Parts: sequence; structure tokens; C-alpha cells
Amino acid sequence: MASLHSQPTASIQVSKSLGEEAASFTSISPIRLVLTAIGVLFSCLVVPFWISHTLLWPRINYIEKEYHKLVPLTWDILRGSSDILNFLKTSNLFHRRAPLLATWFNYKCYFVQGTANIRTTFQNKSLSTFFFQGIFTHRVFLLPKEDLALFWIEEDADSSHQPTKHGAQEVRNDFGARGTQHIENLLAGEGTKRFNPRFDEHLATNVASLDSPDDGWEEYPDLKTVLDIAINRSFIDTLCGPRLLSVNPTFLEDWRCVHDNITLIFLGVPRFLFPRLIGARDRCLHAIQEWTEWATSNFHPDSIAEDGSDPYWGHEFFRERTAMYIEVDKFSFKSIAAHNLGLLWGGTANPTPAAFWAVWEICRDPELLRLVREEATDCLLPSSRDALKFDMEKLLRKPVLQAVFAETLRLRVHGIIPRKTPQEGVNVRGSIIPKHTLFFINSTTQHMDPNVWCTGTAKDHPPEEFWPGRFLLEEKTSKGNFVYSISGKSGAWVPFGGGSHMCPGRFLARRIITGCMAHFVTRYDCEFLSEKAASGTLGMSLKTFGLGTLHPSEKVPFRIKVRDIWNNNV
Ligand code: HEM
Repeated sequence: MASLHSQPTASIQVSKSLGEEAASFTSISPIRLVLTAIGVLFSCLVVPFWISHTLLWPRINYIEKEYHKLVPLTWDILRGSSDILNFLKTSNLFHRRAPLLATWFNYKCYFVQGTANIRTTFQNKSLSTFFFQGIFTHRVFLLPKEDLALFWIEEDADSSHQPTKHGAQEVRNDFGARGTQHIENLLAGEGTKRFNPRFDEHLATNVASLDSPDDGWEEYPDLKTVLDIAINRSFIDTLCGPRLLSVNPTFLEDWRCVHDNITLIFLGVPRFLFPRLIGARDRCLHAIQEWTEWATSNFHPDSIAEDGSDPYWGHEFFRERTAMYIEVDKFSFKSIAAHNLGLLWGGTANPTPAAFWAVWEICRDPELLRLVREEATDCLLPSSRDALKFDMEKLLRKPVLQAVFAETLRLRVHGIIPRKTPQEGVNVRGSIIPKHTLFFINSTTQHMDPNVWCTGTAKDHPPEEFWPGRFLLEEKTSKGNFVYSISGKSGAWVPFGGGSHMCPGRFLARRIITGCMAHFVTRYDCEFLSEKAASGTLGMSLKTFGLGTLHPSEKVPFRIKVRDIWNNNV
């Protein structure tokens, strides 16, 4: 009963207090009213404006002293996101002398642009990329988080030029400098003597495996897939021996899936949305880890052959690299597998689409095809039906092949090259980028600059046209003879980055792509079976934008027929 009584009392009190509020509202003072209105206005207009301004309108200013202009980027970003390549090529933002500063909340990053600025910047030896390699290997190849700490130590050392960063007793942990030196030895030093001939042989055999059984026309659904498989198989068999691929028959297919969608993996797409992709990445990692553990436990030094190879590791490269990584504190086989798969990605992700573009351009231009065949045939050694053999050193010096290689990378490589400034910041010809700050160099603007690429004999060839003549100079003494030349293009042709972190695989890349062009066009006549590929209107996919060579936007079905080269004393 008591509770029944208390309820009406409470409701009377409530209505009373509401009545008081209503009374006080009607008697509100004008000042309070104005203040309330300002508050409402502020929350309705200013806050959303501030949020949209900060979130959606990243700001850009040039850090040049005499020119300091804020440009709201909304329009440019809308335009840019719909056609990023054209945006980077044409937007005024990227054609000024001073570096750009992009601000988003408190986050700042810089873009260094202009040929002279880029040249100067690359000369600076204190710039590091270890942060990017660490994060990339962590996100894409699942390098354990705790191992990232070692990357940060490497990064500090990289920018301060200390010979060892972990203390004199711990040189073993200095995997950054030791790894780089080891890679350079494989790709540009002594290691090439044992890598190159074997790679050349594998590539010749893998290209020849496309022959039709009856010597007639053989159709294939996609040129890039076919070249991917030939190059990836050659690279992996040479570097890892035959076991990796024979025990893991789906590896090449999985690896191509990872290549094509690497940006999605980097962005961290969830497994439930992309089960095929994440599964492919996991299988590749598992295969590498299993092979690394198997080779480590079965290898015996007595099994090393005269040429440095052995039946477990194949080439000496991963044998030595794994031994070096096992010494690093905390590195498990999972870490080593992440590092090793990252290296395989570096070696195959860019050359494969580049080889596709080069072969496609040659096969659709009869005059270029004639010139390339002439050069390649001049380098042909006595060959067997199963595989052609070229004098590779001579082939790599041929002017048209070199020009096709350089022009293919100019047109198809669209990289965003990252760097981090050291303790003292960086002076880019008068503009200061502060300490420990990220900045980027984009290759697209450089590769598409008409002031560099459309002058002299190239004046009638717009930057988006494939025209190898940009890299050929007519010899003064003998008219009609051309030499390859890239002089005057430093800072403008940057497919391999530059400075102390310039791609160490650039010589091998040239070998892979040139070898692929020579083998394919010497061995086969080729016809494209899709309208776009045949008419030269094939587009580029932006799936790998920022990471290097772009892929074609669609499959390119084709047919090939073995040429009658065997009756010409080959
Ligand atoms: C068309 C082929 C290739 C292109 C376009 C390419 C492009 C690049 C670029 C832009 C960089 C960053 C350079 C910089 O930061 O200044 C790089 C780094 C690297 N590339 Fe390549 N690359 C190619 C082929 C290769 C090959 C065949 C290998 C062999 C394994 C390789 C191994 C590496 C490695 C290990 C690095 C890291 C170097 C460092 O940070 O010190 N690349 N590549």
C-alpha cells in the first residue's frame, strides 16, 4: 500500500519540475538566447565543417619559402582518385620545384619531385627504407610483430652510418646490412656467375615448353599467365632447386594469385571475404617454411658440388641467407620464411608483368619485331630443338633490346618510392624536410614528363606512347646506326628507385626481361586473339599501383606457332 501512495507523489513532482523549466524557458534572457544560438550554430555548422575539412580535405603546401600556398585538395583528390595516372601526370601539384607537404590531422608526409630534387635526394646516404620493408613483410608475409623491433634498430643505424647497430658482440643481429650485402653479391657480384647460366637455361626450356605438339598453331588463354609461369618457374628452380615446386604443385598458381592481389593483402583484407587469396598466401608461406626447415636439417656440407649448388638448397643463396638469419636473436623459422618469401616476391613481382608488356609491344609492331629478331638472331648460339641458346652478354648490349627494356619500364612502372629522414632532417635544395619524417618519390610524374621525354626526335611521340626511339641515338659517324643512350635522364627514369637503396636486382631484371623477349619472338610467330590486344588499346590495371610494374587490365588470349628457324643452320 505504501508504494501505491508514493507513486502519485513522484509524478506530481515530475510535472512540477517540468512546469518550472517551461516557466524559466519563457523568461530566458536575450544573452542566453544568443549564446545558445551560437552553440547550436557551432555544433551544426562549424564542427561538421571542421571534421570534413580535416578529414576530407587533406592540405598540401609547397615548402619552398617564397611560395607558401594552401590548396584545398578536394577537387584534385576526386579527380585524382578516378584517374590517378593522369592526375600524377598532369596536376600542377607535381610540377613545382619545391617538395609538397600533405597534412592529415597531425600526420604529415612529403613528396619530393622534379628531376634535380630527386637526383639530389637519392645522393643522400642517410635515408632509410627499413620501416617500409618491415611493415610490408609483417603485413603481407606475416613476419611476427616482435621481429619488427629489429627493423627499427636497423633503420636507426641505416641513417646514422654506424657499422654495427646492436653492439660489437651482436654483429649477428645486423641482418639489414648483412642481408643487403648478401643480396648484392647474388645479384651483381660473384653469385651471378653461378646464378645466370642456370637461370638462362631454365628460361629457354620453359619458353620452349609452349611448343605445339604438332608444330601447328597453339592457342593460350592469356599471355601474361604463360610468361609469369615461365619466369617464376625458372627463378624458383634456379634459386631454390627443384624440391619446392615438386612438393608443392599449386605453388606457382598460388604465387600468381598473391602477385596479382598483393595490395589487398597489404591493406589487411579479412580471410572471410577473400578466402582464396589469403589461403594462397598461407600455402606459399607454409611451402617456403617447410622447405627451409627440411633443407636446414638434411643439408650436409659434403653435398656441395663444385659450382656451389647442393641437392637441398639448390643455389647457395638461400643456404647462406638462412644460416645468417638463424644466428639472429629471436628469428624463428616463421620469420625466416617471411623474409625469404619477401625476397622471392621482390625478384618476380616486377619482371613478370614487364616481360609481358615488352613481348606484347614487340609482337604487335612488325617493324620493331623485325629489328628485335635481327638483334636476337645475331646472338644465337648453336641450339637444340628443346631450347634456344643466346650469347647473353652480347644480347644485353644490343641497342634496340635495351631501348625496348627501358621504354617498357618508363611506361609501365608506377612506383611510390618511400624514404624516412634521419635525425638531422633533409635539405632538398633549400627546403627542409624535418627529422624522422616519411616522404615519397613518385615515378609516374617523372616517367611522363613531356619536357624530358618528348624533345628532339621524340617531339612527335607523346609520353603515353610506347616509342623505344627515346633511348636511341643515331651514330654521327655511321648514318642509320643507332646506339642505346640513357644519358641526361638521371632523376627522370627511376623504375629502380635510386641512391643507396636502389633496386639491387636491376641487372637481373634486365637479363630476365631481355631473355624473355629474345626467346619468345625468335622462337614463335604470335597473334593476339582479343580486339584490344590486337589493336593496341589494352589498358593497365591499377591493382599494383605504387608497388612497381602495372598489370594489363584484362587477359590477352593469343596463339603461337614455332618459326622455321631450324633450317637456317641454327
Ligand atoms: C622490372 C623489375 C624490377 C623493378 C621495376 C624493381 C623495382 C624496385 C624498386 C623501385 C625498389 C625500391 C628502390 C628504392 O627504394 O630506391 C626495389 C628494391 C628492391 N628490389 Fe627490385 N625491382 C625489379 C626487379 C628486382 C629483382 C629481379 C630482384 C631480385 C631479387 C629485386 C630485388 C630487390 C630488393 C632486394 C630490393 C630492396 C633493396 C633495398 O631496400 O636496399 N628487384 N626494386
